[in-house]
Amino acid sequence: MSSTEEHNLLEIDNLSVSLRGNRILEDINLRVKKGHIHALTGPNGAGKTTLMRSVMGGMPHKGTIRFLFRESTRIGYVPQFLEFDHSVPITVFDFLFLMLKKMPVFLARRRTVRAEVEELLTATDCAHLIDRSVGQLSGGEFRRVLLAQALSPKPELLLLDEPASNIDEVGIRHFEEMLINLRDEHGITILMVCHSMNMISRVCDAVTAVNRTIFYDGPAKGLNHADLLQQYTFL
Ligand SMILES: Nc1ncnc2c1ncn2[C@@H]1O[C@H](COP(=O)(O)OP(=O)(O)OP(=O)(O)O)[C@@H](O)[C@H]1O
Repeated sequence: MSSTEEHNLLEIDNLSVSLRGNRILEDINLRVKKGHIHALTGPNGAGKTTLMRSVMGGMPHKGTIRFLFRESTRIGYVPQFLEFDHSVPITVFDFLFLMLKKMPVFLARRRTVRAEVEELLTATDCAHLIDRSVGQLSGGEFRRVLLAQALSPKPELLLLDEPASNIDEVGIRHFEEMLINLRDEHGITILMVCHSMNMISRVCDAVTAVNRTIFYDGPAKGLNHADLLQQYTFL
């Protein structure tokens, strides 16, 4: 865990979400501490993405969601899926340029922006992809590029929805180091949906398990995986 002050960055009280008459989330009370990597886990269809979307402000809900940001007000987000037309002839540099500057590439000083883009890609361990065509990236490579995009401007809270889902075992270890680096060196608090109990044990400070309601909320260290997984089927 980082040495940053441990105040709550996000406080959720009595959150409930209904979609098309179905209660997806009920009575969710959650605290995410600044400087933590906090995992959200639970079975498929449990409401994790719905909870992330609620935090992003994109979901009608009951209850309160409070951000206690002290440095910036920015939230970075990398979704679980992103529809992208792979036939569009655009490089990673141009893609990030458009996302970050929101102006045509030919209008800006490319050299200055290139250094900025390189720095972001370095933070997500994929600077070598800068001149590659986005359409030719693998799923895992594309996620790293999306993560780089979510880091500018620097967010106080980073929301990641299953960030490691397309990454191979070696890549996962790099990815975990990158998350720890974002927390410890950049002071970014991370709330991420994660199905891997091993990854949660290795990198997370806290974990909340959800299946419509919360059935575990506590430290990631010492978590009994078998007990937790057993509860998946009983809810
Ligand atoms: N727009 C919607 N309208 C109606 N039902 C929805 C909508 N979005 C999600 N749901 C339903 O809400 C439930 C929770 O979905 P959600 O995507 O939040 O689960 P999840 O925990 O992220 O699942 P997974 O681990 O499979 O990604 C599912 O039963 C899903 O079908």
